[in-house]
Amino acid sequence: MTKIIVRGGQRLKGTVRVSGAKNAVLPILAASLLATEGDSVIHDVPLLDDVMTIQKVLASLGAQLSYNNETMRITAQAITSFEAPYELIRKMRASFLVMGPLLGRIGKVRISLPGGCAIGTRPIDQHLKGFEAMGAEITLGHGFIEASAKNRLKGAKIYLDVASVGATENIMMAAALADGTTILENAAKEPEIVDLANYINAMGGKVRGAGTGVIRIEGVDHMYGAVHNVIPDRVEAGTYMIAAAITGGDVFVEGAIADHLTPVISKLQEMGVEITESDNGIRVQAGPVLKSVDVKTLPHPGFPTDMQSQMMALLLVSEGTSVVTETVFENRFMHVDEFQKMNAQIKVDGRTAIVSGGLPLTGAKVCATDLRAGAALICAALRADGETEVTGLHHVDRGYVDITGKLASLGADIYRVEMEEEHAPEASFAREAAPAVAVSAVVSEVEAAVPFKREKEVAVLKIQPTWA
Ligand SMILES: CC(=O)N[C@H]1[C@@H](OP(=O)(O)OP(=O)(O)OC[C@H]2O[C@@H](n3ccc(=O)[nH]c3=O)[C@H](O)[C@@H]2O)O[C@H](CO)[C@@H](O)[C@@H]1O
Ligand SMILES: C=C(OP(=O)(O)O)C(=O)O
Repeated sequence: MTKIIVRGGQRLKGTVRVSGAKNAVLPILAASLLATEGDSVIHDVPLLDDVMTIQKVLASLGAQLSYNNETMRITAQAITSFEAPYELIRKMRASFLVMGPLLGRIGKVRISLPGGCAIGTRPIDQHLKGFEAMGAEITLGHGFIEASAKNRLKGAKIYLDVASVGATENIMMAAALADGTTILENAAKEPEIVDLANYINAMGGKVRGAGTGVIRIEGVDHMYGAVHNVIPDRVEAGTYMIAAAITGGDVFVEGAIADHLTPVISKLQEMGVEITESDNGIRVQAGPVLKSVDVKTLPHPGFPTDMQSQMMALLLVSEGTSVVTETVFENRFMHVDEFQKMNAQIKVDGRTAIVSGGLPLTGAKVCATDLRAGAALICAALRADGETEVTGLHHVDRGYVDITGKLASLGADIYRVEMEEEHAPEASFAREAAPAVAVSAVVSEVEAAVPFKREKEVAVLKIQPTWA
């Protein structure tokens, strides 16, 4: 069984570099499908399982991709399939983001209902509502969605009932190649939406207002490949800020953008953590005593749900009682049972958790129930007495580049144990402190799994838009 072993008690010190944002790079790679000419070159692409998954999805649709040294090159001139493979879509919710670009570009798509972290029911009604408003016909059955547009999608006025990140992204991408202007109201405002809009605009698209509640997308006839740098991962940055604070450490989180982390910074300051913002990162200095605070998750610019479990780990070691309210997902307290194995006292009532802080955490065998829960358990383990063994690492590998290597470089007593028998093809590559050679090994493994269509073949198989 693959596991991370942590012996708590080390005070973290030093500098940790933040990787490119998972939640920005996934829609950006999906948006590359919109380019009918030219290559896209995306820099700061983190080596994550989710990135490998979207890479396979794009390759299965006809895109040609190569990855080296955190740069992904994508050619999507020929789309050769409109069907996204079930095996890939079920693994990761963000793979559903190919629906918008495919509908916008070729007017046809067949895709299974998406998978992803088990943190709630996670419907996709708002995505579909947007596509239908733009003229797509949608049918659902046997776990699949089929959508087609007889004519090019038409710009529309769309009001989202919930400010969904994924729906905002999917609709933005579909609308980029639509006929006319789409006005998206109650849009999500996350920094990843802005990053996607910047990339779409660099590709020749016309998106205005990203980062506000109303986004205007003027459809264009053609889009082309573009060069883009992905924003730093604010959730990864926030996780290292918590890791620093929970150990009473002094850590510079290099690359972290303070504007993207305002609610996390504010809560840490309320707890008594010293935060110094600078142009190239954030310094976190913490003393041994922290004050309890209440936390309520909300869409951006509120406190991010993706930081809720890590913040709960920190509240466990602060003085007093804290109330954590999760308003974004209805089932995102699965980490509570695991924390309790480490001597935590938490009571959950619906979407509220009452955290009694100040009790000593003790090492235990725990399992990551989702991506951020895994990171939170590692944070708690850094402070706990004795040894903690964290399993369920396939979740953590979806979203953190070399978490053990990065924490070890800050002085944590942490290592990863890879067991031979669990090495399924997709999880087999050496992720921790992967040298350049391992990166190319990963890429060739992906290429072997998804053979690229060569140019000649592409010319034969190329799918024309439904209205061509
Ligand atoms: C790859 C990615 O970027 N993932 C992030 C994205 O997920 P994701 O895009 O899936 O999250 P959404 O913003 O869509 O979900 C927010 C809420 O809206 C609801 N909803 C969503 C769509 C829909 O059609 N109908 C509906 O009711 C969801 O059930 C949830 O309660 O934003 C979440 C909220 O910040 C983050 O936790 C995820 O890390
Ligand atoms: C919930 C997350 O990811 P996803 O939406 O891909 O499941 C996350 O990044 O914390």
